[in-house]
This record gives sequence, structure tokens and C-alpha cells, in this order.
Amino acid sequence: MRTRPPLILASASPRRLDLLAQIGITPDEVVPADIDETPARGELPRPHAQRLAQDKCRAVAASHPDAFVLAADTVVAAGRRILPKAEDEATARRCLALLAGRNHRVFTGIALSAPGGTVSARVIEARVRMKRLSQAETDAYIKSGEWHGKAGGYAIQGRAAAFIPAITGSYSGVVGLPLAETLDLLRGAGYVAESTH
Ligand SMILES: Cc1cn([C@H]2C[C@H](O)[C@@H](COP(=O)(O)OP(=O)(O)OP(=O)(O)O)O2)c(=O)[nH]c1=O
Repeated sequence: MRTRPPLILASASPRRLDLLAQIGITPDEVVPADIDETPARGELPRPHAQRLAQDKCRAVAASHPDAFVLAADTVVAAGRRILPKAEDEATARRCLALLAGRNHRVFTGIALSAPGGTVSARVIEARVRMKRLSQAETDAYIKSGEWHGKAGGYAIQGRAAAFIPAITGSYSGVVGLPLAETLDLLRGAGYVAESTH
């Protein structure tokens, strides 16, 4: 019997592992990609998300040529501007100040490499509205620490859900892995059979 090549999730994000589990997919291995995530000069949010997902995918596929390798990158965009991943309070506050009371977009790039090296990739977009935030709401959110390591300084899957009255597009994409489209890629590459899922 022919055995199916393994699936590697090229991500350090526990959210991505949880999201895959939600649709019944368990990668054989998790191998985070260590790449430079700095936006190129003048790079727009959508191509940035696409490029980083592909870079993460290729970085891991290079040392695992016989596996399927799945990678993603989530970018929060205020207009043409790419918001940082919040690693400190000041950055998280700046992001929230920019996003509160406005609509913004979240782009998640996904890339899948198949054994042999063929890479398929897509970018999935969501439009998110965040309500205006009072000083007390911002302070309480900052205190929660939930913004840490999150693109744009918030996590829709946590307390910040109370700040989001409307979203159009992929919810799972905002959290980090758009599930419908990821399953399409896995199907297209032959990892998931048409008859399952
Ligand atoms: C906007 C938003 C982002 N995020 C997260 C998803 C991603 O983990 C993170 C964006 O950073 P990414 O660079 O996409 O991912 P990562 O550094 O966590 O993991 P890796 O590169 O190894 O795959 O922000 C949420 O969890 N909820 C949200 O609502």
C-alpha cells in the first residue's frame, strides 16, 4: 500500500494548529519557519502576506522535500499600511488607536508545498469593523495581555470579540488560517481525498 507523505505545519502559532484540528486535520510535525518578516520598502499588505506565507513554506520545504508543507501569514492593514505584530504595550496601544472606530482589512496568505516542490498559494481577505474604544476599554484590554504576538494588537477569538460588531469574509482567516481555502489547497495538492471532508 502506498503511504501518504507527511504533513508539516510550518508555524509556531498554536492557533493554526487548533484551527486545523477543528477540521479534523492533524499535522505529522510542526516545524516553525525562521524567516525575516520585515515588510519590503513600499510593500502592500496583500503581497506581503502572500510573500511571507510562501517564504515560510519554502524555508521548511527545503529541508523536508518529501512532505506536504503548509504555512500562513496574517497581516492587519489600515489602508495601505501594514500594522506590526504587537510585542509590547506601546505598540498594542498604537494599533488599537488606529483601528478603533474604523474598518480595516486582515489578509492571510496561505502556501502549501507538495512533495516535489510545487507550491500553491492564496491570499484570503476579511473586512473587520472595530467600534470606538473608551480609555477604560483600551486599558482593560492592554491589561489582559491578549494582544501579545498578534498582528494589529488584538485577537478576535478572545476579549476583543466585544470590540468587533461586524466582519465580512473569513473569520478563521482573521484568527490565522482560513479553513475553507486551506482545505481546498490540501485537496488540490492531493493530501486530502475528495471523498473525505
Ligand atoms: C488579527 C488577529 C491575528 N492573530 C494572530 C494570528 C497569527 O498568529 C499572528 C500573526 O502573526 P503571523 O506572523 O501570521 O504568525 P505567527 O508569528 O504567530 O506564527 P508563524 O509565523 O510561525 O506561523 O496574529 C490572532 O490570533 N487573532 C486575530 O484576531
